Amino acid sequence: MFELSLLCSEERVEDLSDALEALDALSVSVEDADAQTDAEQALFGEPGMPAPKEGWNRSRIVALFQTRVQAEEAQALLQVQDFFEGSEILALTEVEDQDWVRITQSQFAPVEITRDFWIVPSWHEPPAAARHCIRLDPGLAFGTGTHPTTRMCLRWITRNVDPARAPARVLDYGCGSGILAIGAAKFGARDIVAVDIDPAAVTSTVANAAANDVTLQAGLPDMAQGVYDVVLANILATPLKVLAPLLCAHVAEGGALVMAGILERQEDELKAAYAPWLQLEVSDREDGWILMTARR
Ligand SMILES: C[S@@+](CC[C@H](N)C(=O)[O-])C[C@H]1O[C@@H](n2cnc3c(N)ncnc32)[C@H](O)[C@@H]1O
Repeated sequence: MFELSLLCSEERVEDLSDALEALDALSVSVEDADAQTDAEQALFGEPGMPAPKEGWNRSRIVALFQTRVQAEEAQALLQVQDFFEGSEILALTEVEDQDWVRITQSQFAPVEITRDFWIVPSWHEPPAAARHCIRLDPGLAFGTGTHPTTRMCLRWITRNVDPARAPARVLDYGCGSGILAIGAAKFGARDIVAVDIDPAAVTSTVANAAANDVTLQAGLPDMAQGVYDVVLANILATPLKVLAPLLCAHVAEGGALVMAGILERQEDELKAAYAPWLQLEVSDREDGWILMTARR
C-alpha cells in the first residue's frame, strides 16, 4: 500500500479529506503536524460526539491507497485544485506489509496471579511454573487478568476455594469474560453460575469456559437463583451499592461475599450500604483499588 501525506491549515482539512476519499483513499486520518513539539495543541473530544474542531492549526493528513498509481493520481489532482493553495505534499511512501495479528498478539503476555497460577493467551505456551492456568484471549468482554480488581478476586480464589474440600457452589455476578468463574473452577468449584447484564459477556463466558474445559451455566442476571458458597462481584461501587440486598441474599450460611471494583476512598460508603446484611472488611489492596469481603 502507499501513503500520501500532506500539510494544510485547519480551514483546508475538510475539503482535502473529502477530496482524498473521493479519490479512492482506503483511509484518511488527520493529526497535529506539531505533535510531540512545544507547539502541540490538545483537542479533547467525547466518544460518539462530533470532533471539537475539524483539525489543528497545522494539520497533517495521511491517506492510504492500494496502488502507487492511485496515490500519484490523487497527488497530481489535488495540487491543481484551488483549495490546495497554501498546502504542501509531505511525502508519498510505500507502506510495508505487516503481520497485524502477530503484532497485536505480542502485546498480550501471560499474566501472573500467583507464582503457580497464570492467565495465558492461547498463542503463548504456559510458563513452566504454571500449575493452574486459564487460557484466555482478549475479546469483547472485560476481564483478561490485567486489571487489579480482577487479579485481587483471583488471588482470593486461590486462597479460599479449596480443591480438597466439598464442591463449592459459586456465583460470578458481572462475569465479563467469565475469568472469575473459570478461575473458581480451576480451584475446585464444581457448581458455577456466571451472569452479566451484557449478552456479549455471556457469549464470551460460554466460549472461554469451553476453551478451558470448564462446565458452568452462563446467562443474564435472572439465572442466579438461590444461595451460593461464594458470591463474586467485580462491578463498580455504585452498582454494588444498589445490588447490596440482592447479592447478600445469594450468600449461603457460612458462605463468602467477595467484591471488587471499589476505590480505597469508597470503603466507608460500601460498609454502610452492606451493614444491614453483612459486615464488610478490606481483605486486599492494589493500585488504589480494594477487595471487600464478608462471611455470613
Ligand atoms: C469490571 S467487569 C468485571 C468482569 C470480570 N468479572 C472480572 O473480574 O474481570 C464488570 C462486569 O459487570 C457487568 N455488570 C455491570 N452492572 C451489572 C449488573 N447490574 N448486573 C450484572 N452485571 C453487571 C458488566 O457488564 C461487566 O461485564
